[in-house]
Amino acid sequence: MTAGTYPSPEPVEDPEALRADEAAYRDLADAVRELLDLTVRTRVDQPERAAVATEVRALSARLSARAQDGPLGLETTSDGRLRDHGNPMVGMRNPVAPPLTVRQTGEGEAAADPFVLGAAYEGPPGHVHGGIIASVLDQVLGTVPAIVGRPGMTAYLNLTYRRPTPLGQVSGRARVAGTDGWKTTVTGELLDADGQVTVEAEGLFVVPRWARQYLGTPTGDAGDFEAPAEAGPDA
Ligand SMILES: CCCCCCCC/C=C\CCCCCCCC(=O)SCCNC(=O)CCNC(=O)[C@H](O)C(C)(C)COP(=O)(O)OP(=O)(O)OC[C@H]1O[C@@H](n2cnc3c(N)ncnc32)[C@H](O)[C@@H]1OP(=O)(O)O
Repeated sequence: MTAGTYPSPEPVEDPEALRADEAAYRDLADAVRELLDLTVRTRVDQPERAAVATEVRALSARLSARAQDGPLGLETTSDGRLRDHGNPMVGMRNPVAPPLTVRQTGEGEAAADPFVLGAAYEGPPGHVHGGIIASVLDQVLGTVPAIVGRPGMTAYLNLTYRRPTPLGQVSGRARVAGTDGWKTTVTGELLDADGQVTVEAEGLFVVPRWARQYLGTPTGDAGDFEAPAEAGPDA
């Protein structure tokens, strides 16, 4: 286990039960995401907003009846599958996540399927906040080192905002630009609904020294972290 990686407190042996359990988490996050969007956009009158706030607090109290104190970390299921459910970009339990679905699209390549950034992600009027774009691209680019077996932390992420990104449907893509020991350089882009590149990115992802000893441990579907044959300098 790496730091921040914990066995699930609720191991699920039965795949059917696991699917149902995850679907219920996803549905809750979807519902809260809708609430979040409407909280930004609502024009109902003040007493109605106050009444809704009271109801929402009551719902929070129900969820707090059983909640863990800290963050989720990287849980694994009993079959070793990673569950980064809290991640603010892809996490299935996180209503802040748009959410992104990042898939491997080829050798050393990944893409985020088209997804929608609405009113809650607005920066310049009608357009996506630049910091949100950075988060999206960090996630899309950061997936690439993981799929090539070197899951790393972001050492730097350089962005070039070519044109404003309208709110609405966007997508992303990334690929390996170079590798050097435990370091992977990745380039990528954010695209608007017309498929036009709005932002270009280059990032360096480094397997931290503390994590290198764990890379021989397969950890499941977020990338097979088997140590590559030509292991890095400190292997
Ligand atoms: C990896 C853990 C495994 C867990 C499983 C993960 C599953 C992942 C699955 C799916 C991925 C999804 C995607 C996620 C996306 C989001 C990612 C984030 O948000 S990460 C949070 C933000 N980033 C930080 O907080 C980093 C803070 N910085 C650090 O912790 C260190 O500085 C770190 C790890 C980057 C390097 O530290 P050192 O102590 O391990 O190693 P040193 O020796 O300092 O650097 C190693 C090499 O990298 C170069 N380097 C480091 N930083 C550099 C920089 N900024 N520019 C250029 N080179 C740099 C150095 O010069 C050195 O190069 P030379 O080996 O000598 O050739």
